[in-house]
Amino acid sequence: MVIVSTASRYAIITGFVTSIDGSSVVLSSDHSLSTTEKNEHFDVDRLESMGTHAMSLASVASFMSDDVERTKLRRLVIDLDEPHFDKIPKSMVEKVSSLIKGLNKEQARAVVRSLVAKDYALIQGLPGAGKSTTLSCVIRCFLKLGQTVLVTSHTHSAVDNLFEKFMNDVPEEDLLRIGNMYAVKEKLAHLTIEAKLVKIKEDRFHAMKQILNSVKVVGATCLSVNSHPLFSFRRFDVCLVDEASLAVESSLLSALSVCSKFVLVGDAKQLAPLVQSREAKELGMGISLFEKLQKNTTALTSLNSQYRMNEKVAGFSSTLFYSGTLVCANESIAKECIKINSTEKPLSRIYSPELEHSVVFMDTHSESSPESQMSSQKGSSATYNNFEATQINQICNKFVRLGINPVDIGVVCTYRRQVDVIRDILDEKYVEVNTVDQFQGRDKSIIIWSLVWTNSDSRCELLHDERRVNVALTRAKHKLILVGCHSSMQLVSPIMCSLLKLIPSSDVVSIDSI
Ligand SMILES: Nc1ncnc2c1ncn2[C@@H]1O[C@H](COP(=O)(O)OP(=O)(O)OP(=O)(O)O)[C@@H](O)[C@H]1O
Repeated sequence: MVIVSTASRYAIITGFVTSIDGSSVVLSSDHSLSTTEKNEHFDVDRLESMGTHAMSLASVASFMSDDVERTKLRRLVIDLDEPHFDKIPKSMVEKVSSLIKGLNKEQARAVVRSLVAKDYALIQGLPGAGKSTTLSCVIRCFLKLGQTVLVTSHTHSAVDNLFEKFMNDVPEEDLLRIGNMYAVKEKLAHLTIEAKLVKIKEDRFHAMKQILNSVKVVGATCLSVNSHPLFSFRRFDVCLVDEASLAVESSLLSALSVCSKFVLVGDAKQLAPLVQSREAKELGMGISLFEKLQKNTTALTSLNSQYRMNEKVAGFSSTLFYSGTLVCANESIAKECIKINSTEKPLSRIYSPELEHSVVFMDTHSESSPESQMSSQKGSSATYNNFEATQINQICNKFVRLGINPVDIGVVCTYRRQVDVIRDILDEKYVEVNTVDQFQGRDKSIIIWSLVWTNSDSRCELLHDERRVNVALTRAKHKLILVGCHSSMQLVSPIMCSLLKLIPSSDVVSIDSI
């Protein structure tokens, strides 16, 4: 595989060498070189692979090209030039007001700022505050104003989730989902080019060109923008990036380069881009473009009213991470609790349906149960706690006996290995067990957080990570049960210590008492 550049534009195409002789090199590529000058000098570099890193590198190289669009983009994302906004014209208000109607004030403001942005807008969505609801409205408004939209994110599932929110409100012929029919959700498979072409019997090449030229909303992962031919001949009015705080900056550059302006949606207090190299992290690769651009506060609107957690559950994250700004959208969300069928009184606080006891800690440390210690085999990926898993199984069984549907219970694990240990032990197979990272963007009525760690002498990276702690704390709608060793948690990290201070001692339930 090779990558082709000119003196002024890097990484114009990637392709394969099909033949070489003394005077020529023949390449095959799905992108055209027709936009380059005649007799231009081409540099052909060998590319070892087209994996994620190579694609990101190609994206950075192309971003450095000497053209008007990329020069403007570099001023925004490297020099951090202040973005500009227009005033909202009356004609625009008339066109979009019916679409904005169902939104709350913050959401409506975020939509309007996105529409009038000349360069970019940022939407910070606190947990459960309606990021996807807002973004899907932004997309419909742009369409109503006759603009074309590229919808992107770092994973297929994030793009699919957003598409699902608005696809029924947009004519099918205006939508294209880029990606293999089998990589995208079944519900969206009919929007891929493969599926659209199945119906066409004659001159498919012409039909494909027509589809690619006419679609108004295109959904693609940010890395696939590097390799899909559509982006070599079409630009879009706006690029919308969902979960932007999770994407490595370089992976977004190609998508931003083919659009006139962009809207990033995310939350810098939730998970950051996953960067394994410590050196790269120290050099800033773990800082997302979303977080970096927040320096320009004029670009930022924040969605603080959330529709997920009751006031007790939300209060923890609000106090620890958002200086009290994360609030419940209305009174019924604020007061909602689990509903159970029990005549048993008093019920242990673990199972209590009272709002007051929505967040409890089950302390597994016990002199009479030395088996409560975790096990660790070489590195954190193999850290688990069998005793804690057994306790969690009992908690789930009891909730189900009390009338809770198992699909409304989730077990969030600090460690990947603990997910397998709990899944093996669990009697209720419809209880979902997953890592904190897998639960981002999702919720359950009851969340049981398996903390695992019972060691106070060594460092536990995962429980030092404030963003990961925030995600774990904001998945429960009505009841959050932390299961672990209370004394170890007080020492494991400053954030866990601050968290425990918010749980009254009466809501710390000892294993010996149940
Ligand atoms: N303005 C609104 N009025 C009523 N309900 C709303 C409003 N906005 C969002 N919701 C509801 O809040 C819930 C969360 O919305 P949504 O899925 O858009 O949130 P999100 O911010 O994308 O979630 P996450 O934090 O998980 O990423 C949904 O059930 C949605 O219907």
